[in-house]
Amino acid sequence: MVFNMSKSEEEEARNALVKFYSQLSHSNGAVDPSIGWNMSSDPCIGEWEGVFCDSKNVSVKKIVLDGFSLTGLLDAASLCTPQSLAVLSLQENNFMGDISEEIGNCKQLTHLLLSGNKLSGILPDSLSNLNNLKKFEISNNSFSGKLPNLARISGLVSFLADNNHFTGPIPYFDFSNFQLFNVSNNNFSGPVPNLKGRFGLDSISGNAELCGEPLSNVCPPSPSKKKNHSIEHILMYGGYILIGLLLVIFVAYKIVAKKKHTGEPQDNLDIVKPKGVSVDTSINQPSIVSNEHKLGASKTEYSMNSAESAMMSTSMVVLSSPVVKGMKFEDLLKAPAELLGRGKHGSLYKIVLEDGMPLVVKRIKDWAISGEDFKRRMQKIDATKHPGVLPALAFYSSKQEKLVVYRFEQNGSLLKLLYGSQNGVAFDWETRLSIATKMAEALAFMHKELLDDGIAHGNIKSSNIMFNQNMDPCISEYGLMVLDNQDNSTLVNGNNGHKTRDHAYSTFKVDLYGFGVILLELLTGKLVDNNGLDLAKWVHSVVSEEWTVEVFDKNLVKEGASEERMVNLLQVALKCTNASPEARPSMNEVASMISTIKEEEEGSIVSDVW
Ligand SMILES: Nc1ncnc2c1ncn2[C@@H]1O[C@H](COP(=O)(O)OP(=O)(O)OP(=O)(O)O)[C@@H](O)[C@H]1O
Repeated sequence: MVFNMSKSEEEEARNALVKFYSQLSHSNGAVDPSIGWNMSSDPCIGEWEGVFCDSKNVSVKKIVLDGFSLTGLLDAASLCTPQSLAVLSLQENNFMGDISEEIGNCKQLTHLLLSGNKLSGILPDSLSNLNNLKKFEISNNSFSGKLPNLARISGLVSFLADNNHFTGPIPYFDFSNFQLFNVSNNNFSGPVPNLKGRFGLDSISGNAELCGEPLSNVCPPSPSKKKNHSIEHILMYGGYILIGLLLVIFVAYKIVAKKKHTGEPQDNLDIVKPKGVSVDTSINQPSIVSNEHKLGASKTEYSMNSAESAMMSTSMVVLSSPVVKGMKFEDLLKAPAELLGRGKHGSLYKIVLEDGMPLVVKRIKDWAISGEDFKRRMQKIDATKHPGVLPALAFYSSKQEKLVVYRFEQNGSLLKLLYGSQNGVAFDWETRLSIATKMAEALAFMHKELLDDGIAHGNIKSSNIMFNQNMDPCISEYGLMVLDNQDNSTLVNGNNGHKTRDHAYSTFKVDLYGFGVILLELLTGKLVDNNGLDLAKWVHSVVSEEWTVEVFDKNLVKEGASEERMVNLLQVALKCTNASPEARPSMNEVASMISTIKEEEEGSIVSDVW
């Protein structure tokens, strides 16, 4: 994330770059002083060769030192200190050693071009966190080992890694958007990915252990299938044995209980029948004993008795995430909980598990959805993974309430960041555009995948955009809000009383509205009121008076952000917040409009160099 740099940060960035350069030598001997990289000048104003800055000459955007005959280590820790760096091009030099984990600090990197050096070692996993990366080129080096999961970088369009010593499988890139791809002359193995007809055999040749179409090598049958099969059998028979045992224990228990309490009403026994949540007695509900209503108290605790505990562990569903592998519902209930907020439809608690892991639990009350439908819904959402969407880790359902567990994101929400900007900690145009682009892509993906199931987000707003540990934005609480008629008529004009299908459709259009409001917040630096109407109304009225420029955040104007691109983004926001839901575009259209604006922005940066 690029916040406007303070003086000390500028100094730190300059120190780091000088350090990086001082460790190098020219092929003719020491570093070349004429290149101008020294502490007595400024990288942006002092004409450091190969360094390019933003339009205000404040932050370093590009370092291009191709063919400078430089020898030495690629000190990523120093190079990535100016976190604004978008282009790093050190091709055709004599850089040695490996790329260290710190390359992951170069969050804004769009171009990492290192072909034609003497680099070696295994690529660090942190490379796969460079979500802005478009071009990654490392041909003609001596890298080895398996590639990190580069396929998760959705915007990657160029990957050149030919003439190295890589092993293992080729990642499953989405080749439909790729412009350049070459991994020839390595030691890759396993099946050839579907190149979507975009690249020929020459892009994969020289890897003797690759197999499958279009190569003549046929892939051997996968042993994992066989293994899975036997695991399935073990699980199945294990399950039968377990059920049998439970039945025996249950029958024995009933016989003993009957003997002990002859004459006691049968109802009491029903309470401990393992019917889970379907038994509608108060003892089957997770009682969250809260003292939040007490003056000044912000802590809450969950409590339960042993019968509840037994039933809850069976009704808790832990999803596929390895983060909470083996977590039991009791672990949640035991943990002290702190109320983080209470919205119209539920409350959010922070809890800390015994091993110190912080989680949040969303508690939704009185949601008229059956346990089965809720389960199906949560599983559908879980199966639709996107790096820009915070996955649920587990969920629980009873008649009165639903609980959903997420990772605790300590870097806070977009709302907090916007508040921060009002307190003087501004964040720049490029960062805001990048947040808008990533959120639009994530939401468009979710809408596309979940359209048929009618599962929209339902409550898109800046407090539901969280920043993960890499400061990448991600949408939280996807699909936890099904609008009631009142919400619907507030946000979706003219759509009262429509039937279920229309209702689902409207929820998608409500997401568009919510997303449009977020764009307005990013552009104006102003916050919406609770129902999100005022900001949109205000912007629409100012624009209709042809005072468009007046709406923009003064910090963006001061920074010299492109007015043309801000106006373009404002047009998108206005389309999304159109009072008529039918007139709002689809999320897919929005994502492509914003991506065009982002490309224009990047084009303006890169065109300074090439
Ligand atoms: N996974 C998370 N980690 C850390 N903080 C979170 C997480 N999810 C939400 N929060 C923050 O906790 C606070 C309370 O969240 P909550 O969802 O109750 O608020 P809300 O978004 O205003 O309400 P609602 O979503 O019910 O309309 C918000 O400031 C939100 O940004």
